[in-house]
Amino acid sequence: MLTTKLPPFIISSDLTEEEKDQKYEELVAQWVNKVNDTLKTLIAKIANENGVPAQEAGQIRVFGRLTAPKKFNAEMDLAHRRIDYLIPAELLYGIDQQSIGVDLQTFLKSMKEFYPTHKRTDAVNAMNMDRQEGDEQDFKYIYKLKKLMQKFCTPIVEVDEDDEASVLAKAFHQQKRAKYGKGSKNITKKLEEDGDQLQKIVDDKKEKNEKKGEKERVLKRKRYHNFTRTMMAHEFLSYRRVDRFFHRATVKFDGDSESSRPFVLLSAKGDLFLDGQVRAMIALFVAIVRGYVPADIVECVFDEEYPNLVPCPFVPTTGFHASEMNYSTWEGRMNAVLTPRFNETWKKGWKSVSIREAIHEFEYEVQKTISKAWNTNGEEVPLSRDLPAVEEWVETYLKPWSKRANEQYNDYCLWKKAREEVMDSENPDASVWEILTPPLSSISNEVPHLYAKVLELLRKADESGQWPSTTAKRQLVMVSTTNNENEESTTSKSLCVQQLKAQAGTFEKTCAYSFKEGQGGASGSFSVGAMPGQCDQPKANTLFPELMKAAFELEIALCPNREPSSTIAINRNAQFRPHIDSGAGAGQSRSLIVALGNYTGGELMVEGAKNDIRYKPLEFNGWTERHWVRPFKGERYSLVWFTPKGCDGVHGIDLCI
Ligand SMILES: O=C(O)CCC(=O)C(=O)O
Ligand SMILES: [Fe+2]
Repeated sequence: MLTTKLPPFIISSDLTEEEKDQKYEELVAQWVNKVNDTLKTLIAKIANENGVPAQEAGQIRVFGRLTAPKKFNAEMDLAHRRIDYLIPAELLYGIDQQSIGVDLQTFLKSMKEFYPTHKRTDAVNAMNMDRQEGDEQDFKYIYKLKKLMQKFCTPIVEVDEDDEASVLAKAFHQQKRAKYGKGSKNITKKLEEDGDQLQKIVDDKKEKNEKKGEKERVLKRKRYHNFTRTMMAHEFLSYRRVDRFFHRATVKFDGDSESSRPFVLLSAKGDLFLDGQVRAMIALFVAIVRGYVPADIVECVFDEEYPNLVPCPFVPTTGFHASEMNYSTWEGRMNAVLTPRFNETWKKGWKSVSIREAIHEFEYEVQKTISKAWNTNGEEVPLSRDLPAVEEWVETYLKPWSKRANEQYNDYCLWKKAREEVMDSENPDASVWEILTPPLSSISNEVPHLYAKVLELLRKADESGQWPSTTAKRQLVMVSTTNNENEESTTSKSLCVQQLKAQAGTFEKTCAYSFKEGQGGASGSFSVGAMPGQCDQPKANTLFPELMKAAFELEIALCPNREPSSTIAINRNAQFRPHIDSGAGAGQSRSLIVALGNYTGGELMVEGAKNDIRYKPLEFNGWTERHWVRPFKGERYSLVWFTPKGCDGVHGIDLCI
């Protein structure tokens, strides 16, 4: 909350309307100045307290005020937003140029300046002018980048009646319009009469369109879970809309001179972006343009069927600055321009030339500050070289990431090829992995001495029929197979369909998979040891005391220097989807994991890196690093030793009898 002292907004009723307006303007101007002063001091103070250098502290500026109705919610009522990043243009110096012998300096010099303006046509004109000047190569290049950027967006496609997901998406959209949109009253009435049937709306609309000879079109959302660290594929929110991803401007801050370094402004438009999403889109784009990963990796990143996570890299936060908010619905209701621009329809709001100019000036000022921030040591760097901050990010972050991403991409190609081969089989999903996973005969059944006792006790626990059921929360992140082959699965296989059904309120779930307790095929997961605070202590402590003791002893034998853990997760034939472990870790917060049994495949993936953990223990941070298990053949047990927050200093071995 920002508070600042100001005289009250009192306007005498004796004034004429014109004088009242003038007085109001004066008061607003005073208010604006005062708020901006307070913001400046406050940001400087916060930056100082956090050790952030002044030029990197960020800026917020207020340009005016408008009274909104109480119901207005700036976050919830947003129609769409634009996010901007300013990056040094050399990040787009790609293999294409290198292959035709253009060096970095020539590339940077050839980049023509164009600015974004409030009138979009200006920007378009600027680009058109460039084209007329006729640098064929340059134009081709920009066009190619544009095509690539489009692949990151959500397309509008014709509704495919055989595709349940797009039919539902259309129905959902129409239902929403029926509630809030144009001509909504009639449709809402109809809905009330007919009941809330999604399919009905689709059918009616389809009939109408067929008469008109038109095809239905629908926005095809995609999953952006690979572009964030905080959302997994199975969570509804990972389905997002990205309307545009584009090159908005090329700017040179030292004038358009020979030695002036160009910066490129990249923008993304959508309704709601996931944490880090745009930074990841830009970083992946850069990695492709620079030729570190193939362009087809975009297909892999968005492939709904591919069960692996493909973590995307992130660009440094340096370039992130302004974004534009669009409240189209509220502009009508408030009779005001809420997104600064030229407009003749609405009476009030951010439409005056002076406000628009002030905003553009501020935008330019901010971008200039950012261009300086990219040049970390402030020294003049010749155009034949990358800025040091760029070089560092590329060498220490982007290239190592690309190495792993290429491995994942190759894996994707193998998977895709195998899938094509088994397309017509009864259960293509399972058959793909049947092909990709080595046969059981390829491994030795020998059990290393250290593990023999634990494995024997695990098998005994399995045979006892008392293997505890998995908690619902854990089941969400496990690939499920139903025990009973004849049992009809109640959930659709497609995450997208699940997502849409839930969104439309057909059933209430926060996640695309649902399980009954004890479902999940032959797989299962439970814990032994200590649980923090009020949680019930694991039943398995008393159910399998011998196994518990042997398992805690195994940790000490495997890692004598590791502080003994308080708790162990014990998994049987569990193929985990990408997840992070729930809760938080205590102390060193690294979990120890190892797998046992006669199986092939089943590697543990950690942030895209493949780890064979069969009788090979591995330490990793399960609370921050996303991890999952690749499909496997055979019998696979895994033990995860960890100490959750609240169990600090507790050693599970001390709880054993
Ligand atoms: O079985 C594995 O390899 C992974 C286990 C895991 O991630 C977990 O128990 O949370
Ligand atoms: Fe885990």
